Amino acid sequence: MALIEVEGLSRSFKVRGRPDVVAVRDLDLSVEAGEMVGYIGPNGAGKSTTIKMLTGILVPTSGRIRVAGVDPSRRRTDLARRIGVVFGQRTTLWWDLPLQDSFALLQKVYRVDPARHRANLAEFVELLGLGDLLPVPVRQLSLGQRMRGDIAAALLHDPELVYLDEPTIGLDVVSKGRLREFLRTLNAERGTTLLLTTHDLQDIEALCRRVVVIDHGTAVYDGTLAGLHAQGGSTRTLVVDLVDERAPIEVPGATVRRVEGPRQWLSFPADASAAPVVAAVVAAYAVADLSVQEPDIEDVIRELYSR
Ligand SMILES: Nc1ncnc2c1ncn2[C@@H]1O[C@H](COP(=O)(O)OP(=O)(O)OP(=O)(O)O)[C@@H](O)[C@H]1O
Repeated sequence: MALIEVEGLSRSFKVRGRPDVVAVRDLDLSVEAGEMVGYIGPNGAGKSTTIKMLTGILVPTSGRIRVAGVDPSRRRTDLARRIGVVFGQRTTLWWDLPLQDSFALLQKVYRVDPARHRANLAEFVELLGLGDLLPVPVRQLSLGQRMRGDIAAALLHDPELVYLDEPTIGLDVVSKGRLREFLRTLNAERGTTLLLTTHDLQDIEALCRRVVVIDHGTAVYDGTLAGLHAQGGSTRTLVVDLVDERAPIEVPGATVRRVEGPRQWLSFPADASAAPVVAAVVAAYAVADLSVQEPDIEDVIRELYSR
């Protein structure tokens, strides 16, 4: 049996003076143990509502959910011992307490075996670089430090399934990289199942072989990221700063979209390598600088619909 099984799931909200808002509509989803799935969609698509139903905080209007074989809203407390939740935008740590006190409290809350707690804590402190931060009150931590603390907190009770809602939001490139590396290790070494919502396509690229796109509460795509790019025909952009102003340059495999002084923007398929395009530009023109821009999730989804 799959770890997450959702069939015909719907949830609407009553709003005064307006028709009901249908946040999730007839959603089917099945996730096997050990998968890392990216759950993406535009703002208001229904991602948070789905995750709240999966954790049991919200009761569905209709449909069926099983997480680890149980109905989350009926068995919320039991399930809490088996899942972890990380919200990028808010902390589950105690704001005024040193980080280490939050960890100690969580051991009591989840009644984690003390030896197991010590072993997990030692491992996460090491992998997430939390050593110096343990005595620091959470409110004094930077966003990236707090995020690492939150991730450790969500994992101390050995959950087999972890929901991560925008875990890299607001982090710098180095912190994002470290966090992705940590999540990859967690999945590879412990087999922890991860369901990740994000607006950062690079999170998906680094972590998720499978992407589920939700829009208006319904899954509109379920497959690989490469497949999503191919289906949406999405493009990456090569920004070229030429030494001189020129008419649009000619480069095999790429198309000039915009010219502004010596700068030109070329688009090429997102699933193709940038290397041959860069090589062709450099071989034929005098170039001062180059950079590649990735499409963002909203672009990819927009392109999925414009087909
Ligand atoms: N408690 C509520 N009452 C009324 N409407 C709600 C409530 N919660 C969510 N909604 C509506 O349901 C829809 C889906 O919201 P949800 O928060 O699940 O989207 P999301 O995909 O998580 O969006 P974002 O990426 O912006 O976080 C939105 O139209 C939202 O306004």
